[in-house]
Amino acid sequence: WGTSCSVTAASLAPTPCLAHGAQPWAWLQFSQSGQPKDYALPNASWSQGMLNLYNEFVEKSKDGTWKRIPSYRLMLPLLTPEHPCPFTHPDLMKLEGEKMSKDTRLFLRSLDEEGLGFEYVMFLNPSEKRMVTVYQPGPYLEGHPGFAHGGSTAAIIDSTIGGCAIFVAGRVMTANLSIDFKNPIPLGSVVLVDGKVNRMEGRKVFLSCQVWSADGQTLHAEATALFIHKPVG
Ligand SMILES: CCCCCCCCCCCC(=O)SCCNC(=O)CCNC(=O)[C@H](O)C(C)(C)COP(=O)(O)OP(=O)(O)OC[C@H]1O[C@@H](n2cnc3c(N)ncnc32)[C@H](O)[C@@H]1OP(=O)(O)O
Repeated sequence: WGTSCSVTAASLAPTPCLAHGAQPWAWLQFSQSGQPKDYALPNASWSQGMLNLYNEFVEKSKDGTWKRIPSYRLMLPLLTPEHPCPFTHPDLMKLEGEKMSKDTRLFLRSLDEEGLGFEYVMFLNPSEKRMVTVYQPGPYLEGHPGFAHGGSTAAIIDSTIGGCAIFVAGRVMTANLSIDFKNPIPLGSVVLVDGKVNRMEGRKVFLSCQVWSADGQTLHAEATALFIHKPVG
């Protein structure tokens, strides 16, 4: 785990890794194939609009320009080309005893039932240092009646640009996130969270992000952010 985290197809592909023992990770959900459950794949709660955008980016991924980011209940920064499987990464093994309990989950993957909370899939464009998230907020994210809570919007923005910064710079933490909320996001609608790295200065990673309706007609929010590189240890 260094100051950079290069992206390869191998690092992003689901990796069979349960040979190392599923027991410590039994709190994760596993699919019938024995792989850790990848939540960034279509499920029955996804609307047609969500599927359409997903399929659009899957199509764009065929030439390697974009890459779908698998999503588990663990944080992805522990995936690297050297350790494509989160279950075998030494940092995780260390953290497992110290910080992680069987009760912890990645915030955006905290609900068991499909469609109630954050339904999303991220696509990375490494050459543009850009991450887009196709996102459908569910009914448990309500703020004003019928609309997504601003905190949930902040969370999906933070995770989108956080994920982007991680792929570009390595392990980072959010130092500052500034959001202008322009138009409320209806629950159950589909939006595109479009974030990118603008520049890097030493340990500082500066990003921006816009949240658009699926038809591109409504700007829901725009944000700027500063992430700081923090090497493990
Ligand atoms: C893909 C799947 C994804 C899946 C999803 C995964 C993505 C998850 C993303 C979630 C990310 C989070 O929510 S992270 C959780 C929320 N964030 C936190 O809890 C961070 C708490 N804050 C901290 O730990 C710390 O303050 C840090 C790490 C931000 C910085 O501390 P530090 O490492 O000691 O660095 P420090 O010397 O203070 O600052 C370094 C430089 O940055 C500047 N700096 C520091 N903070 C600020 C600031 N707020 N605004 C301006 N500038 C700042 C300093 O002036 C300095 O500049 P100069 O003097 O060098 O010029």
